[in-house]
Amino acid sequence: MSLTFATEKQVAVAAVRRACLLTSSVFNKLVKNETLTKGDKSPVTVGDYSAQAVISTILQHAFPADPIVGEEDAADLRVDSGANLRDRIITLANEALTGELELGENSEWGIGPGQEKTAAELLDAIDRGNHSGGSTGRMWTIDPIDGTKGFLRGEQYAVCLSLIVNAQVQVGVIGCPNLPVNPEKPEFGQGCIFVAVRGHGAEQMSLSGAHPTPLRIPAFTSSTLSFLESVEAAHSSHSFNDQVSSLLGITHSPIRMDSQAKYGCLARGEGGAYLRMPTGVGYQEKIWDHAPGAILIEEAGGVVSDSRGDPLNFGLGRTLGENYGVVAAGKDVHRRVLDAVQKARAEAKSKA
Ligand SMILES: Nc1ncnc2c1ncn2[C@@H]1O[C@H](COP(=O)(O)OS(=O)(=O)O)[C@@H](OP(=O)(O)O)[C@H]1O
Ligand SMILES: [Mg+2]
Ligand SMILES: [Mg+2]
Ligand SMILES: [Mg+2]
Repeated sequence: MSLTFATEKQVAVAAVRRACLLTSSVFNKLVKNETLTKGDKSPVTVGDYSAQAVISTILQHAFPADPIVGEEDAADLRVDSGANLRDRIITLANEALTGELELGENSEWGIGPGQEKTAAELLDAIDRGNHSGGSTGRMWTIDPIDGTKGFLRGEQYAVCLSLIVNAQVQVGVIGCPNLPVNPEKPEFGQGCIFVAVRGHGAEQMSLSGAHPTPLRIPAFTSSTLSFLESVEAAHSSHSFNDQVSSLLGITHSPIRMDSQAKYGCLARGEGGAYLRMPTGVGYQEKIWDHAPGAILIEEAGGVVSDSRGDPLNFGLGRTLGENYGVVAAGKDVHRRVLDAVQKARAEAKSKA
C-alpha cells in the first residue's frame, strides 16, 4: 500500500484554504496600483504575493527541511518603489495566518491568533520558493494564484500546491474560490478544493473542508465530449484544438476556463478532455502549473501526458522542458485525442 501522506495532506489543505480566503477577500478590495507587470509581461497582484507568503510560511513550520518551487519572488517588493505594495502584502498575509484555528489545523504550523510574522520573515517566505527543482528528494510546488488574468477578470483562478517526491507528484491540492460546487445546482454556491494523494484517490470538498466527495472521470462519446481549454489564446492554440475537435466529430463548443480549475472540472466529469498545445516555440510550461492537476486526473482514473503520449516529467527543474503540450482525459478518450492530435499534425505538415 502506498504512503498516505496524511499530515502533508492536512497541512496542504489548510494552507490552500487560508490562501483562498485571502485571495477572495483581496479581489473585492483590489485597486489598480496593486498589480505589477513582471519581466515576462505577465501580471502579478498583492494576492499572488501574499498567498505565496502564507502557504510558504505554513510549509516552513510544518516541514522545515522541504524546499519549495514557487512561482513568485520578492525582488520587486524589496526595493523602495515596492514599499506600499509590501506593506499591504504583510497586512494581508498576517490576517490570513492569524485567523482562528479551524478543525484539523495545528498552531505548530505557524497559524492562529497571535502568530503575526515580521515583514522580513514574510519576504523571506516568498523567496523560499526559489528552489531549482530536480529529480531527487522532496519538494513542494506553489502557484499562489494560477490564472492571474482570470482572477483579475473576476473569473476562474486556482490556488495550487503539490508535493513531489523523486520527480513523482504524491499530493496535489487545488483551491477554486470562484468555481460552482455543482454546476447543475447553483444554489450550492461556489468555492471548492480538489485533493489527490497518490494511490488514495481524488476528492472534492467545500472551501471549508466539508463534504469530501470522491471523484471518478466518467466515459464520454464524441457527442458528449467538449474540450476544456485556456481562455488566453496566447497560452494554448485554440485553432489546433478546433482541428482536433472536428477530426473527433465533436459537436459541442469548447469550455474556456482559466487556471487548473480545468483539471478540477475534468476530474469531476465536466468536458471530458483538456488539450493544451503550444502557440509557438520557446515557452516552457512550469511544473507548478501542472503538478497538482496531473495527480488529480490520475487519481480520478484518467491519464495525463504530452502530445506524444509521454508522461509529464516533473524532475527536470522548474519547467517541464521542451513543450510538447498537455493532453488530459479519461483513459479511452485520452487515446482517441492523442490519435487525432497526430493526425492533425500530419495534416498541418502536408499543407505546409
Ligand atoms: N505562452 C504561454 N504558453 C503557455 N502557458 C503560459 C504562457 N504564458 C504564461 N503561461 C502560463 O499560463 C498559466 C495560466 O494559463 P491557463 O491556461 O491556466 O489559464 S488561461 O486561460 O490561459 O488564463 C499562467 O499561470 P499564472 O501565471 O499562474 O496565471 C502561466 O504560467
Ligand atoms: Mg500558473
Ligand atoms: Mg500564478
Ligand atoms: Mg503568473
